[in-house]
Amino acid sequence: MRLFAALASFAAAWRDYPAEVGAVLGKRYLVQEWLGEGSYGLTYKCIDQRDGTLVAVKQARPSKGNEAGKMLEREASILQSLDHAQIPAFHHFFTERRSDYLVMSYLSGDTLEDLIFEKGRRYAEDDCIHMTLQLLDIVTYIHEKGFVHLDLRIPNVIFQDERLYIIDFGLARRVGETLPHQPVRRGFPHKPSSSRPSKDAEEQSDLQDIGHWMLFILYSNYEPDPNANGEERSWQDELTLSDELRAMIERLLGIQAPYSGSLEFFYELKALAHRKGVTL
Ligand SMILES: Nc1ncnc2c1ncn2[C@@H]1O[C@H](COP(=O)(O)OP(=O)(O)OP(=O)(O)O)[C@@H](O)[C@H]1O
Repeated sequence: MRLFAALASFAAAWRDYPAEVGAVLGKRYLVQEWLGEGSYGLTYKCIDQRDGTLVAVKQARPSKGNEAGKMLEREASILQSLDHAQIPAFHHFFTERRSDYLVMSYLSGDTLEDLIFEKGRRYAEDDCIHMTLQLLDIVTYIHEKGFVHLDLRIPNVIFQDERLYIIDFGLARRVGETLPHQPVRRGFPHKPSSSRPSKDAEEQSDLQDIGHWMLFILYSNYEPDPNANGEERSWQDELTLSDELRAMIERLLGIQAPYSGSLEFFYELKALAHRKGVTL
């Protein structure tokens, strides 16, 4: 049995071996760099040889068969329904040698995960408010269009010239759509799926993710107390926050009465930014 599992995993790794730098995908996209891989896709930075633009090309993981292809098709269709300067623009969808590919605009810059964990950036409460308002500007647009992102985590937010962009719509759904299952996220801690309030795609899910997203930002500035003798404390005790922001995060996480939607939170946070003199 163990031999069979080892052979199966070897076969999957062989099928999912990424395209080499210099390869041309879809007779058009010259691979410059392999950007990384997710559960269902492999992503490359490419040059579109027709006009010289940089694009991100996401290939459905061959070892995941039809399921990965269908997920990529859905991601492509959602990107086609959205038109926002801070969301990757849909360019093209094609199939080559039984693999599906989604081509979208390439965003250079650092993910928030890289900024915090590799570059050691620290963010104070006012920075967090400023960044969350930028995020909400995009999220309220996505919600108004009738979609939810469902994967708002720090690796899926990119900063380019201090401007925030949201990537990876691989798990996004129409509001109200029934979710098949909550996949286990790889590579980064995420809240357990049991804390999700419902099995239908809804704005509350994104709001809860934003609450966790804000805590990651705020913890970048946290210095553990050297006299704490290993006692576990809640984020409310560990982080020094204004009462208003603490209450907002508690509403996002469902500890206090939740917001009716992203717009209500957006207006409340904007009012707090105004009172605190945070420049937008
Ligand atoms: N439009 C884009 N522009 C620039 N980089 C991108 C773009 N889309 C994805 N990437 C980068 O490509 C890499 C792989 O992304 P991808 O969405 O395939 O997987 P993931 O986010 O790591 O995992 P999962 O899809 O399971 O959440 C990541 O480093 C991501 O930052």
